[in-house]
Amino acid sequence: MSINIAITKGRLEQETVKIFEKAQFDIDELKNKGRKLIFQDKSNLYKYFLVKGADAITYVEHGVADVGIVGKDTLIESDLGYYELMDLGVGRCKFIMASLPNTEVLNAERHIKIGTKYPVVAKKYFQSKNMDVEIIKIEGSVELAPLLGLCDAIVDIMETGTTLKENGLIVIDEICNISARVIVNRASFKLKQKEIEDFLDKVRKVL
Ligand SMILES: Nc1ncnc2c1ncn2[C@@H]1O[C@H](COP(=O)(O)OP(=O)(O)OP(=O)(O)O)[C@@H](O)[C@H]1O
Ligand SMILES: O=P(O)(O)OC[C@H]1O[C@H](OP(=O)(O)OP(=O)(O)O)[C@H](O)[C@@H]1O
Repeated sequence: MSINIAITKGRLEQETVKIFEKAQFDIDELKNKGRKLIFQDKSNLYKYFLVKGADAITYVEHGVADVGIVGKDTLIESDLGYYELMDLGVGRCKFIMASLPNTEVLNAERHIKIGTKYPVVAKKYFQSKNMDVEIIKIEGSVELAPLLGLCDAIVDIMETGTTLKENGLIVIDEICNISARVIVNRASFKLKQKEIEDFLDKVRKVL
């Protein structure tokens, strides 16, 4: 039986291609893909398709994909039903809380607004600090929001720290580490156990 693999497109796609190449999967078509979104491996063992991270989780949940490659950030944000079976150790970054210097956020007595692409993560984080904050959902360029006064601080991903630095923001707190994970549909893990374990073994060997 072949395995359907949902790969998060963008940064994680590039890292996944490198790993799959080392594992000697047939990914030539995926490497030179143009605008195509679905690829069949010549061996017929694997079928790959490219989607946004949150959609990769949806495809895995519904069993349309047996396996998904998704960032831990996206997994924490939409914690649903699947098995998380492997840390690929790529796509490493951190969730951080950041603001302009001299902004009181933690311990502030006033009404605090937080801009973020990750409302669930931000809410959980401030709940753990016993703080009731207003969350403002932003789709991208999150670092801009405190500069323009939309919010007091942001919860976002930091990799090199360049985006924060170039926009004059500082890290107030590190929330947790992030990396790409392999998730598996629960029913597929039973029905295609051998195929999925073979896939995981091949990947594990090259990490
Ligand atoms: N510097 C980084 N910024 C954002 N995500 C990163 C970074 N480094 C690794 N990642 C991981 O890559 C995943 C995909 O991020 P990417 O920016 O490619 O897509 P995206 O967040 O959906 O952005 P877009 O909406 O621009 O496609 C993230 O979920 C995260 O796990
Ligand atoms: O610490 P750095 O290495 O600078 O990386 C962090 C930046 O990368 C991501 O943005 P992305 O490039 O995905 O663009 P976006 O703002 O449109 O989400 C993230 O949201 C930060 O803005």
